[in-house]
Formats: sequence, structure tokens, C-alpha cells
Amino acid sequence: MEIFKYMETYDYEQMVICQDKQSGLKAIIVIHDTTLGPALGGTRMWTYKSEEDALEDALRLARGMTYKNAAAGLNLGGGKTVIIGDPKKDKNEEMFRAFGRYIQGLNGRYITAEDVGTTVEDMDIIYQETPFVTGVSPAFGSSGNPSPVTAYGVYRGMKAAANEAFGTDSLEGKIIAVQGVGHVAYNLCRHLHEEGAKLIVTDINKEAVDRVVGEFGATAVDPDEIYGVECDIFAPCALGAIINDQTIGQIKAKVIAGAANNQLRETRHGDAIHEMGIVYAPDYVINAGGVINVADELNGYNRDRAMKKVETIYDNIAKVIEISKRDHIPTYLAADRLAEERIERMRNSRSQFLLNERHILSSRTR
Ligand SMILES: NC(=O)C1=CN([C@@H]2O[C@H](COP(=O)(O)OP(=O)(O)OC[C@H]3O[C@@H](n4cnc5c(N)ncnc54)[C@H](O)[C@@H]3O)[C@@H](O)[C@H]2O)C=CC1
Ligand SMILES: CC(C)CC(=O)C(=O)O
Repeated sequence: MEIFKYMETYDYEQMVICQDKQSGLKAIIVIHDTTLGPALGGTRMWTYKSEEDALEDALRLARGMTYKNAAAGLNLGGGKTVIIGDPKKDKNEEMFRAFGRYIQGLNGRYITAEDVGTTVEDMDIIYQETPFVTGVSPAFGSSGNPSPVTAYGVYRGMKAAANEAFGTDSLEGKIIAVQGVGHVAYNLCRHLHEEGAKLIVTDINKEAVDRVVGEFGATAVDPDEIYGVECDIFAPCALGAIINDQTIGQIKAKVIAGAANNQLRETRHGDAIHEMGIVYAPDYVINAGGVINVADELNGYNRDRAMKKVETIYDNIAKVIEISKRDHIPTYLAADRLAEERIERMRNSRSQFLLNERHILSSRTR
């Protein structure tokens, strides 16, 4: 990859490559855009096939956070970290302490949280080195694991998308195919089961599948079968790029609404599902519940206030669908428009210099 060319094309601000020999830390922090505020986005730990794959993932995820935070109405920019390694085997305390020091070195330009492969316990270790971490344990006055809140936001957004496709937002009796039943989707399945939906699930982790089959009466299928099952709604809740040339032709659902980041392999796949008449709830709009929840920590965490904001995901999905219909564009483009317009408005409204008490000059002029 030609890094500077890529960064210039999508207007990235900064990338930090972190290496700590003692702990084995190999991390890439990417800050995409801080127009709206400091970049907030989680840390993913994953066994990438190559450094190139890790870099690409970090870049795509960081940019996604800029759009997610903007569309959710947060005063935060977008960033993300990937740590190269197996979260089941390669983690140690020194690794997250070392990583925390790298975050501290960015002096608040980047704030982290959980993502795939990292946990509240990891955030607690990072917190020993820096305050620029969220999703820390409630024992520290923080919000803890964001996944149940992400799941609630996805559930609300799915109802808004269902309202468009089926003329009612009730999910009772709807057949919902869920890909990946990890931290977010387990909680999503609970909400869907409570509302009377019928679940078809898959995961590469058998234990995770057995749990939702046992607790929610879900039907299990093999990972490759999930795309083609007869269902009303498809909920991708594993990893990204699963809406692609191989899968699109198999999809029978009228709605795609799930938690996974970067669901479209390429934007043309968003055009294709739009042409097929599928109501697609853009990933970064529907899965913003977690970041909304952890962002509230920056004001002193208040669960009621955070949950009230998570409720707005229903309205945000409805708004994106409305723009899509009004402007005859796919929903992924309508969401991009919403986010980009907000960033542009805020960029312009900051055109005048004001001495801020946090600005370094203020201490010199006192
Ligand atoms: N945890 C959160 O609060 C948020 C998560 N997300 C996104 O939602 C997705 C899920 O996140 P989590 O539940 O936290 O992660 P997780 O790691 O707990 O769950 C993902 C599940 O997908 C399964 N999986 C992986 N590859 C698969 C495949 N090919 N077929 C079937 N299953 C597969 C894994 O075994 C795992 O059980 C990720 O894309 C994440 O970036 C987005 C916003 C917030
Ligand atoms: C897991 C969230 C707290 C933040 C994030 O990185 C995301 O929404 O993808």
C-alpha cells in the first residue's frame, strides 16, 4: 500500500506504529479526523494474515469512527487501533500498560475503548497509564462493557428499518438470521427473542452457538449457510466485508441490519443491495450505541443520559431512510451525506480563533 497516497485520498491525520519488544506489543493507532473533537474508537486485537491486512483494517475502521461519531451527533472525531496478535494467547499485562503509554503520548488526541478481542479488564490496565480510555470498569465510575448497549442500539435501529420494509416495527414472528453470536449479538438475540422473533444463528465458536440455541431456542446453521437462509432480516454481527460479490446473490432478506463494522466490501455492494430493494441500515449508524455509551464517560458517566441518546438510533436510521428515498440514493450514501454535512458545518463554524482555557497560550498570557 502507498500509505501517504491512501491517507491523502481519504484525508487521514495521523498514524502511530507502536512496538514494545518486552511485551510483544505491535499496534497501529490511526487518527482519521478530529474536526469534531478528539478521536474516539476502540482497540481491536486480531490475528491478521499480514501487516498489510492489519494496516488496512485500522485505516478503514478509523475512518468509519469519524462517520459514526458524526452521524450519532457526538462531538468526537474518529480513530481506531489494531493490535496484531491472538487475544486468546498473546495478551499480557505489560502489553496493555505499554499501549496505554503510547495513548498517553498522544495527549488526548485519541481515546480508546473495547472492540473485538479486547475487554473491560484490558481497558482497566490501560487506565493505569492514561485517562484517555473509556469502557473502563464501573468500579472506577465508568460505563464498563459497551456490547449490551451496542446491542440495544442495533435492536432499535433494526425496528426502524423493519418499519420501512414491512410497514410495522414489530419484530414478532419475524425470522432473523444472525451471523456471529459474540458479545453484541448474544444481547441482540435476547432482545429479539423477548419480542417474539424466530432466530437462525451461526458462529465459528460452537459454545457461543450452543448458548443462544439453549437460551433463546435459535436454530443453528453452518457459517457458509447463513447468507442463503429464508429469513426476513439478516443481521451481520461478526466481522466486516461480508456483503460482497460472493454473498449478495444468496441473500433473501428484505432488511440488512446488524452490528458489524464495515459490512460492505466496496461501496458498489451498497448500490447493488439498494437496487435489489433491500433496506440496508448503514453499519456505523445502527451500531453507534457502544460509542455513545462510552463517550458519556467523558462528561462523568450517567446511564440514563447515555441510554436516552442510544434511543435516537431509531430516529437516525429513519432519517437516513428518508434521505435515501427523497434523494433516490442508497442508504449508505445518505448516511455518509449526513455525517459529512455535520463535519463540514462544524469545520466552518470554527473559523474564528478564540482563546480557550485549555489552549497553551492561555497559561502564557495569565
Ligand atoms: N462490542 C461493541 O460494542 C461493538 C462492536 N461492533 C462490531 O460488531 C461486531 C461484533 O462485535 P463483538 O460482538 O464485540 O465481537 P465478538 O468477538 O464478541 O463477536 C464476534 C463473533 O463473530 C464470530 N465470528 C467471527 N468470524 C465469523 C464467521 N466467519 N462466521 C461466523 N461467526 C464468526 C466470532 O466467533 C465471535 O463469536 C464487530 O464487527 C465489531 O467491530 C461495533 C460497534 C460496537
Ligand atoms: C466499541 C465502541 C465502544 C467503539 C468502537 O470502536 C466502535 O463503535 O466500533
